[in-house]
Amino acid sequence: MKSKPAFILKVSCPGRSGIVAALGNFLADRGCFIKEFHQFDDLDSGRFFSSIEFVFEGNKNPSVDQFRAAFEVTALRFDMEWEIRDADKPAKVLIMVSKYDHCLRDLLYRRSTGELNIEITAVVSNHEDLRNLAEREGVPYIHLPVTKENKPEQEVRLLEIVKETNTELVVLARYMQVLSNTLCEQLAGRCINIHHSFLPGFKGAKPYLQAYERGVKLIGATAHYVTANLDEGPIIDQMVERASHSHDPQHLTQVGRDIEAQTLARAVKHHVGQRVFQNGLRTVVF
Ligand SMILES: Nc1nc2c(c(=O)[nH]1)N[C@@H](CN(C=O)c1ccc(C(=O)N[C@@H](CCC(=O)O)C(=O)O)cc1)CN2
Repeated sequence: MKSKPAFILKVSCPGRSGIVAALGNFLADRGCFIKEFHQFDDLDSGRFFSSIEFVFEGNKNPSVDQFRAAFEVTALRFDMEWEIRDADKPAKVLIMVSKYDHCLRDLLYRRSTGELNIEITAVVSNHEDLRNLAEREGVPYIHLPVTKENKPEQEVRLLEIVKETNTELVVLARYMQVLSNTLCEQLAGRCINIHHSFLPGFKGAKPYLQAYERGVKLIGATAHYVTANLDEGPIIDQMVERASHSHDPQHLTQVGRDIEAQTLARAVKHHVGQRVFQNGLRTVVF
């Protein structure tokens, strides 16, 4: 029997008693079956966060718009920021790359297996190197070379592409150019970067060399939302791997590839699954 369409209600609001009951009652009163109900009350920031996956039971199948209209009352009562999304609808994701291919390959593969429920709207790069990789997977490739002089116009063109393709999330899959403050503001909360170190250690373009010179015994990767402050955005996910005195920077780079790809894919999966919230300079990840 064809499974009923599932929806995800994502909510954040000032924390207070009665929110969970209100959400539960709202869904129950409309014949919804709750598959997953995640919630967290951050006493420090005073904010409440919840992500709820549900289906409509019986032969009731109100449209999402009807549901949204009905939920507005509860949302206003608790001053909620909220959105409802069809859980099965692929998220529209634009991937940015430079010359390193490992994170792009991994995202393309996880999309092809269905593990990542995404539609890749385009691959945008400041180099031509990865065109074949994208095009043979049927993904449009857009070459936007960046120089100090043309960076502003190229960033305007990127925003046009994001708009034209209805892109919901931009993923920096080892894109090695620093985005301007303006672009970061335009993409706030919908741009994820993979940094090739265990932040806050070893920021910048050459973390593996820094790790080698410092002689660390663990190296890592960090997926974070992109902000104007380089490598300072709210962290979504991290992984580490052991390092040894015998690892030169090249070997550390090799060890790092796998954890970069895995960490980025996990962060993208959490984000498009409506399970990540920005909470000041931190995140809540269900
Ligand atoms: N506004 C932001 N832009 C970007 C971020 C970010 O956190 N905020 N992350 C980077 C990725 N990155 C590290 O993860 C990184 C990339 C590039 C550089 C850098 O210094 N680039 C040089 C040029 C290097 C080159 O051309 O190879 C530069 O832009 O002058 C530092 C960190 C993506 N963008």
